Amino acid sequence: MTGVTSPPLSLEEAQRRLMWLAPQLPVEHRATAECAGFYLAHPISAHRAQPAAPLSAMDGYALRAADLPGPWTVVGESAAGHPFAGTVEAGQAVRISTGAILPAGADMVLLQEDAGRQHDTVTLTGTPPDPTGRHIRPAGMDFADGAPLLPAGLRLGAAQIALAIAGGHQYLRVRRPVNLTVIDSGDELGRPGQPLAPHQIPASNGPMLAAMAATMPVKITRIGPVPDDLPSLATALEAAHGADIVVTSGGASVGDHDLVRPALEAAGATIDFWRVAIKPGKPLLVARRNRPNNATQVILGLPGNPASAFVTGFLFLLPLLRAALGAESPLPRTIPARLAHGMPAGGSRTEFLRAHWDGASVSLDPLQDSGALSPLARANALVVRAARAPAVPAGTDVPVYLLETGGIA
Ligand SMILES: Nc1nc2c(c(=O)[nH]1)N[C@H]1C(S)=C(S)[C@@H](COP(=O)(O)OP(=O)(O)OC[C@H]3O[C@@H](n4cnc5c(N)ncnc54)[C@H](O)[C@@H]3O)O[C@H]1N2
Ligand code: MOO
Repeated sequence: MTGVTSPPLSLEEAQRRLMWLAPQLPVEHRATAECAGFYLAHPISAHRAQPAAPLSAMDGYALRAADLPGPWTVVGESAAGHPFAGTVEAGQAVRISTGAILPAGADMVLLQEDAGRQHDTVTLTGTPPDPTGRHIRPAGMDFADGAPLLPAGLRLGAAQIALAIAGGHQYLRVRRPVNLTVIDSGDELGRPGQPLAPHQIPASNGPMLAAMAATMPVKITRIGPVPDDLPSLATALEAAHGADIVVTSGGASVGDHDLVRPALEAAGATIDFWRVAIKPGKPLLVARRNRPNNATQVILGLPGNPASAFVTGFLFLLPLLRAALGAESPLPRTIPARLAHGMPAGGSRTEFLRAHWDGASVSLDPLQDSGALSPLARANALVVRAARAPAVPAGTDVPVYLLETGGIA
């Protein structure tokens, strides 16, 4: 373990260690349409070609380019789902609609806008006609039968689900949802709906962390607020025994009432590391303990200050959940963004400054106190300021995590 006297870890080292600890959840078959937000456990290939036969991309007439400039006799129709059964012969045309199979014998589609029709006769009106093949989607244009479709570790969003379905996959192999327990702890925390005395505040970290995790396939159990005493924390940790991952907030620092670390040790957990050189979020604690089924439970002790809990939730909890779900790239990624104003020099820790990005430039919130929630609620970005970074002028590109996308590019 990184002990109480050890210096805080760097962000990179702490994230590396945590990713290594991520539980490997069992793989299950899940209906593809129910897989949004899951990560593919195995690569998939196409079980069919798309399209399976050449299709028209436009409404018009299927005919033979050699017969240009026409006229043609319409001998039938090919509609989407209703192919033309015959073959297009010299001088013949088949009425065709978008998505319909190009009939045998035809090698071009004359656009409806470039054609005149009188009874069964079609004439060319457009000049010049579009090149042969222009409005035809060849068989296998999107993917050939057997072609690789999606790699393992990829997050399944709307387009990936559509592609898997089109490729003939009714079921996909993904890791099962994570069982996550979220614990609020602190004597000052009121219960939801309870009238609050001035020494009390509503427990907002638990709902916030649950909302962050709820963007992923996670089954969430919430416990607390738990009082700051060892027996109460022991009861809460016992209740959380079945979870894959436990996240606490508060009680992670060095005060007399910061009991998460001793409570974890009393519950038989091994502390992997404590404290990371980041601001906010320094007192982050990572531990693990064995579960009855021999799997390992990972426990994240996040600092109690709301901005600290959010930033460590973003930098550690969400990546841990992604890694457990089988993500190929679980860590968030920054993009460069132009500063709207100058930024002072950094301190001894890497900082994550609440900021707003308007699509052109990024502005830091004037209130950066880690106890404040309003700047967090206004922010859609975190600006990263490296430890001991020099002051920089307006217009400088700085690394930024975009919060709306979870920092996943
Ligand atoms: N002497 C030192 N004091 C502190 C240090 C230090 O190194 N030396 N570190 C500071 C830093 S940095 C942080 S961050 C905080 C973290 O403290 P804890 O994790 O022990 O959190 P608490 O003291 O329990 O609470 C801090 C703050 O957050 C509020 N809180 C806690 N839980 C919740 C919740 N579920 N919902 C909403 N708000 C919550 C709590 O009321 C406090 O205001 O320690 C510094 N101190
Ligand atoms: O590191 Mo603490 O999280 O600043 O307030």
